[in-house]
Amino acid sequence: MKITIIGTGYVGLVTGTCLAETGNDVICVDNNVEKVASMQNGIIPFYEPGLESMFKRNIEQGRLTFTSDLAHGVNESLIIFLALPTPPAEDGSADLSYVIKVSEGIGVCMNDYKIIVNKSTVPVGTTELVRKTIRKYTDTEFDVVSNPEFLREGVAINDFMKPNRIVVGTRSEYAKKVFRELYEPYMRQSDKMIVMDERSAEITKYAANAFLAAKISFMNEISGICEKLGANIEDVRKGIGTDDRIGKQFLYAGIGYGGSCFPKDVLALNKIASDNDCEHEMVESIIKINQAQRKKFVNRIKSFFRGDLAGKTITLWGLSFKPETDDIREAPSIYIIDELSAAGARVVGYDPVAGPFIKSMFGDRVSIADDQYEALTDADALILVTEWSCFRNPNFDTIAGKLKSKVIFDGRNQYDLIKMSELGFNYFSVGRRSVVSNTSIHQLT
Ligand SMILES: NC(=O)C1=CN([C@@H]2O[C@H](COP(=O)(O)OP(=O)(O)OC[C@H]3O[C@@H](n4cnc5c(N)ncnc54)[C@H](O)[C@@H]3O)[C@@H](O)[C@H]2O)C=CC1
Ligand SMILES: O=C(O)[C@H]1O[C@H](OP(=O)(O)OP(=O)(O)OC[C@H]2O[C@@H](n3ccc(=O)[nH]c3=O)[C@H](O)[C@@H]2O)[C@H](O)[C@@H](O)[C@@H]1O
Repeated sequence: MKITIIGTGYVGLVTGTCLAETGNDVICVDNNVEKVASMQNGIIPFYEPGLESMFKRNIEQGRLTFTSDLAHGVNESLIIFLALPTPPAEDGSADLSYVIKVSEGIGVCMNDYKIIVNKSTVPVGTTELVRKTIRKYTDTEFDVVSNPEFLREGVAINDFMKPNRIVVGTRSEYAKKVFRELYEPYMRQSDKMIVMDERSAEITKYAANAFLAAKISFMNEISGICEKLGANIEDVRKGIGTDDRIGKQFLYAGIGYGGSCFPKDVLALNKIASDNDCEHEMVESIIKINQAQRKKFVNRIKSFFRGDLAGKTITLWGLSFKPETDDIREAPSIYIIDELSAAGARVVGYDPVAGPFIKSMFGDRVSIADDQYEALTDADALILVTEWSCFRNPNFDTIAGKLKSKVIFDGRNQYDLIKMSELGFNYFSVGRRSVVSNTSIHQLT
C-alpha cells in the first residue's frame, strides 16, 4: 500500500518504518527541513532501540522516503497518517493547532479519495473537527479515522510490530476493510483489531494512559503509607501483582511518572471532564499525587542536608524520563535539577544518551559527565533518577571511593537494603525503610 506519515517524531517515524518493513511504500513528511535532510542522508533523528537498522534497511530498499512537501505526500498515497504533536496548552487542554494546520493543508492539496488517519492523542470530537476542516477546502471524497497509538518509547518497535490491540474508530466500511489489510501482518493470525465509533476510540487512548498513570499514583500513595508504617513497598508490589486481576505491570513506586504523554494526557482528560461538567475526582488525584511524589523526594534530599545545599555537589544518574530513550520531556530529572540548583547545589549528571539535551536546557546550571563513575567525583550524594541497566548493579566500592560521603537517594528502588547497610551507605529509597549509617551522618553534619 502507499502510505504517507505526517510528523516524523517518536510515533511517526516508528510507524512509518514499521509499515515500510512489511512491504508498504511509505513517504514521511515533516516541516522541519533540516530533519528531513538528515533523514534523507540516513541519519535517524532520535534514539530508539532497534529503529536505526530497520530505518536504514528500508531506505536502502527504496520503501521509505522523506520530504517536506506536504502536497507530494498527500497526492502519492491512499492512507495519510497524522502523527503530530498535541502538547498541553496553558489551560491543560491538548493544543490542536498542529493537527488543524496540517488538515487545512491536506484539504488544499488533496487530489483524490484519501483515508486520513489520526494517530495523535486528541480530545473527543477531533476526528469530526479534522473532517470539517478538510471539507472547507475540498469537494473530493475522503474518510477520517481515529487510530490512537499505544506504543511506549524504548520498546516502540516491538510494541508496533506486536501490538496488544489496534483500536480503529470509524463508521466507514471501506476504511475498515483497508485497515484490516494494512494491519494484518501485525496481528499474527489473532484478530487484534477493535473497531468502534471514533469518539470511543479517542477517549480509549486517554482512558488507557490515565489508567496506567493511576496505577503508578496509587502505588506512590501506598509507598508513603509503607514508609510511615515500616512496611516495604517492593514486597507489597509483589504481593499484589501476583493477583492476575491486578497484574504485575505499572506497579513500581518511584519519583512519579514523566514523559511526553502521561503528564499531558492526564491533564487533558482532566480538562475534558471539567469542561463537560463530568465528575473527575480520580483523574484529579492522579495528577496531585504525581506532583506531590517528586516534591516529597526532593524535600527528603533537602532535609537530609538540613536545607543547606550551598557548596554541595549532587550527582544524578539518569536524565531521560525513562530508560532506553533520549526523550527528556517532563523527565523527573528536570524538576530535581531545577530545585537543587535553585537551592545552591552544584549538579552533575550522567545519562547514557540524554546528557546533551539536559545540558542545552540548563546550560551552566548543570555539568554533564562522560562516565557514570567520573560523575561522582567528590559529590556529597548520588541520586538515582532513571533506572538504566548500567545503574542496576554498579560497583559500590568505586561509588564509595568517588563520593565525598556515602549517601544515595534512590528514586527507583534499585538496591538491596541489607547490602546498602552492610556497605555502610546512607540509603534512602521510596516506600522502604531508610538505611542510616551513623558514621557518615556524623561526617556530614
Ligand atoms: N511519544 C510517544 O511515545 C507517543 C506519542 N503519542 C502521541 O502521538 C503524537 C505525536 O507524538 P510524538 O511522536 O512524541 O511527537 P514528536 O514531537 O516527537 O514529533 C512530532 C513531529 O511532527 C513534526 N511536525 C510538527 N508540525 C508539523 C507540520 N505542520 N507538518 C509536518 N510535520 C510537523 C515535528 O517536526 C516532529 O518531527 C502526540 O499526540 C502524542 O501524544 C501516542 C503514543 C505514544
Ligand atoms: O501515549 C503515550 O505516549 C504512551 O505513554 C506511555 O508510554 P511512555 O511514556 O513511553 O512510557 P512508560 O513506560 O509508560 O512510562 C511512563 C512514565 O511512568 C513511569 N513509571 C512506569 C511504570 C511504573 O510502574 N512506574 C513508573 O513510575 C516511568 O518511569 C515513566 O516516567 C504508555 O505506556 C504507552 O502505552 C503510550 O502509548
